[in-house]
Amino acid sequence: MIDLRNYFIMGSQDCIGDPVETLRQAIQGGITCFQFREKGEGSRSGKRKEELARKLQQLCQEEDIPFIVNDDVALAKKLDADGIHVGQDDTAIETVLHDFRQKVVGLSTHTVEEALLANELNVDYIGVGPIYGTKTKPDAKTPSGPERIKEIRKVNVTKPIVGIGGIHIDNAREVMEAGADGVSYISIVSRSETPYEAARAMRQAVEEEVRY
Ligand SMILES: Cc1ncc(COP(=O)(O)OP(=O)(O)O)c(N)n1
Ligand SMILES: Cc1ncsc1CCOP(=O)(O)O
Ligand SMILES: [Mg+2]
Repeated sequence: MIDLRNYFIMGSQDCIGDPVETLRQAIQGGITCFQFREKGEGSRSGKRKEELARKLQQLCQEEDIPFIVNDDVALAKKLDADGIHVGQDDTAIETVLHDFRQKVVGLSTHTVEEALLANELNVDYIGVGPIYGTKTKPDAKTPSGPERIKEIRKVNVTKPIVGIGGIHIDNAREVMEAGADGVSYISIVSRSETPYEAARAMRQAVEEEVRY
């Protein structure tokens, strides 16, 4: 079972430093899984995207961190990635589940209804968000607050949940307390001058909660 507690997501467009170095530091800081999300303004495509993906995958393999690809089914297959994450408007989840039977499959949800439907599928986890406001994803929906995770748990959704969107050191705990199994985050680490310290602080914020 994949450890979702500290789920770092990143593409080169999110980084203020070198992406490979950013991920290296994030891993040292204690992230538990990684999603390669190369999309949006300034992102790489084609061969350059694949080359970067391979370097990041290699780092993950060396450190035993699951390497999940966002959206790009063809790339995930080509690299034999550990898993794929898709949203409601991406490749149909039924197709993804069929093509990635032995892999980790994550699905984004925003509403209680979407989470209930996802709960009936063979997905490994669901992403719930955006929880808070975010500048990282321009087309993100209206933030729901951690209450959305509580609502989803109240209707007996039992799948592992990761919260996403605007999560940082001071609000990670309330996301976990709402019923999440982990937090996913981009800018708090990718836009930090010190990714190692940022990842370490996120790990501590989540672990503190887990001890209670
Ligand atoms: C863990 C996790 N949760 C949610 C998302 C968002 O996916 P999606 O809605 O498809 O948006 P994009 O990330 O593709 O822009 C995610 N990537 N990861
Ligand atoms: C990919 C994604 N999906 C919902 S919000 C979001 C962006 C999260 O980025 P950040 O952690 O920087 O707010
Ligand atoms: Mg998507």
